[in-house]
Amino acid sequence: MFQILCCRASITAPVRSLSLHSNKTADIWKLSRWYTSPRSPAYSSSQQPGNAVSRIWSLTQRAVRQSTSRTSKPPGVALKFILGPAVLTVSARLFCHVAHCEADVNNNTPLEVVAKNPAPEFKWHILWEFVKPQLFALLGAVALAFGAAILNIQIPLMLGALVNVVARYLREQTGNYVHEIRGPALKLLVLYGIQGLLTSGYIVLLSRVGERVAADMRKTLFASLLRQDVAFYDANKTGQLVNRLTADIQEFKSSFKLVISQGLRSITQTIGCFVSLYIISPKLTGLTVIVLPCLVGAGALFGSFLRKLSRLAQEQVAKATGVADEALGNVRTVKAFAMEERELQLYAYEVDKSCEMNENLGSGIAVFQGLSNIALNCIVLGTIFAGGTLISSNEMSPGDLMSFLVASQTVQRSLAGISILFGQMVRGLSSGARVFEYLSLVPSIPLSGGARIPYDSLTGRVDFVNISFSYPTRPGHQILTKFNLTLPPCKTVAIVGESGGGKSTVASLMERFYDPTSGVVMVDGLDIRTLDLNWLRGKVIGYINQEPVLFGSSIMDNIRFGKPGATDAEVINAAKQANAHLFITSFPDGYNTVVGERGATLSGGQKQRIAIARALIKNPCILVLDEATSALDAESERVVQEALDRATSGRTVLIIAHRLSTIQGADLICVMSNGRIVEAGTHLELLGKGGFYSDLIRRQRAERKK
Ligand SMILES: Nc1ncnc2c1ncn2[C@@H]1O[C@H](COP(=O)(O)OP(=O)(O)OP(=O)(O)O)[C@@H](O)[C@H]1O
Repeated sequence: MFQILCCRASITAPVRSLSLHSNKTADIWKLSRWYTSPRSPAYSSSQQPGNAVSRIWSLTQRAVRQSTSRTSKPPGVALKFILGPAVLTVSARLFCHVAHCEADVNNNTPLEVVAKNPAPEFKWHILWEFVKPQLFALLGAVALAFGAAILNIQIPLMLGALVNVVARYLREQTGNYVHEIRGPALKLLVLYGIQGLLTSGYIVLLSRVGERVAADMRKTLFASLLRQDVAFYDANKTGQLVNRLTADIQEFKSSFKLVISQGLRSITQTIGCFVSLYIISPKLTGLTVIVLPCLVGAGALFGSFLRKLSRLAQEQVAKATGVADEALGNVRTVKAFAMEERELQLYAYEVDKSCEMNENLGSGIAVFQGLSNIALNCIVLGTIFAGGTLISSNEMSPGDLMSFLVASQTVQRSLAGISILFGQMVRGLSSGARVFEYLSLVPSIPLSGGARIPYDSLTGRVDFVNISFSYPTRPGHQILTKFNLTLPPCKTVAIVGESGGGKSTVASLMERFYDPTSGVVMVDGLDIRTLDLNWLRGKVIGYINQEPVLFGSSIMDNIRFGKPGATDAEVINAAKQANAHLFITSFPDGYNTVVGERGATLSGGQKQRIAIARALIKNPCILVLDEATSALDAESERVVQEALDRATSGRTVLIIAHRLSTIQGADLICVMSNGRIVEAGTHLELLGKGGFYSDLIRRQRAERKK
């Protein structure tokens, strides 16, 4: 709708600037100046420069948000630099309303997606599920928008009647002007009032429907994304997924609203006003029918060129933002290598390029605007000229000409609106299709359903039987081949071995992040594929990995993440078991200390101990420690190891270890190479064998000495 508002502003501007001084035509012109006063609240705002600027500003912000979310960049960083170009970009969209939509469609589709996947299909039945709960409000909005459009067709005719009264009075100077004008003027006023009410009404209803549909979509999509298995996240970039939740739904919502309000309005008005034009003057209508399509065609060509420029400029801005994002996101590395100057140069190069492209775009817009102003002025001039000729031969009244002018401008606006609408509709459909694609995606590993073993009878024995496995993203690359291993209840088994040998993969299979290609993982003799995954992950297995990820909330909340209903006392108890209580209580805010994004305000050892507390609070029967201490320095390792020793007693434990010093007390140590266990035994047994394990120990000692 904003495009239309501005479109109207650009059409009425030349009308105001014309000055004609001939006889009846001059009278008409004076009245046409008066006509340009606001007709409805929706239109009036566009005519005030302040409002137009604020609309452009809000669109700019939207464009900035979209641009930043598409590239997954922090808006704060991007805002400063995108702002200028975005104004131009938005301006281009505002003024190139007759352009084809192709360029924009591409613009809204992440390039990787286009390259890899065929475009997803738009599924109308899914849309219907979201729209159904809002059906009454939607029908109400459609009815009100339709009513407003019908009134918009009536207004030119009413204006014509009004002009006829004024023109007659100017010509004849007889009768009571106020008395004669009062009737049509009051009718027009009432019409304006009703139209204003209808317009406000449908905007309110439509924005309610749009927002609710979008909110429902966001919640459903987020739930669907959370349900997907880990393989899905291996194959899809998080940025793209977030993009679907934000930019795609935003785009779909805008299109949805625009298509209903603008579509209905533009089509009704175009048809209605064409009928009015024909009734007023078939001759003038014939002229308009010849001229308008030529202008619209020329505008479409120029517009598509400008859109292309705009898209390239937007991509360049995103590129510049990407450089800034990477530098600021890795600021420690940049500083550590004293690369500030180089990063600045890289950024300046990209910004200068985007500045140049946006300047070109600005010049293009300027030329386009200038030409379209001339064209539109000429249309008005031509209409008045031809109409004046018809008036002088008494084939038309001044009021008819006034009605014709207003109705023809309504047609122009509506046609422009329809052309925007097609572009917006295609964008909306492809955004919607991208959202729906993941809504209907069924995870290959269902989160719920399946058996639960009563806690009292759960022993915690785990068996890997004849497991072969390759990751779904690399099906040809076999990671585990006929892998067999048993974790006896309440015993600690460690897996060591060369990097890339498949140790962490074993832990992932146990968590059922993936299913084996063949073979079976069993808990207490039951295939884990038959067990309830929520129960298995939530209650049975505790998982601690090398880089614990904390949420940006309080320490209390982070530990409670392991058991959502846990009391404060349970949280504190888990923290004590994890050797974390002392350092937590030394913070001024204690357990309420907010740990910053991904736990940035804590040391590695502190984060790890909170992660241990988070795993322990659910009192898991089986514990998986995937290199839990390998990222720590010696002192942190000692404290964390103490916590782990305490945490592992009485549980079945699988330790994936790099540092062999931490697993010497394990009941069984397995050495893995190329997806198989090549050696197994206790520390002393393996040392005695003098095989892979003792070789590893020797190598690690030698490395430490260096
Ligand atoms: N998500 C994944 N998708 C595809 N391949 C993967 C994935 N994760 C790991 N791999 C590959 O699987 C192989 C085994 O990886 P894994 O992480 O299990 O080894 P690792 O023994 O734990 O190594 P490290 O000691 O270095 O952590 C490697 O070749 C790795 O590139």
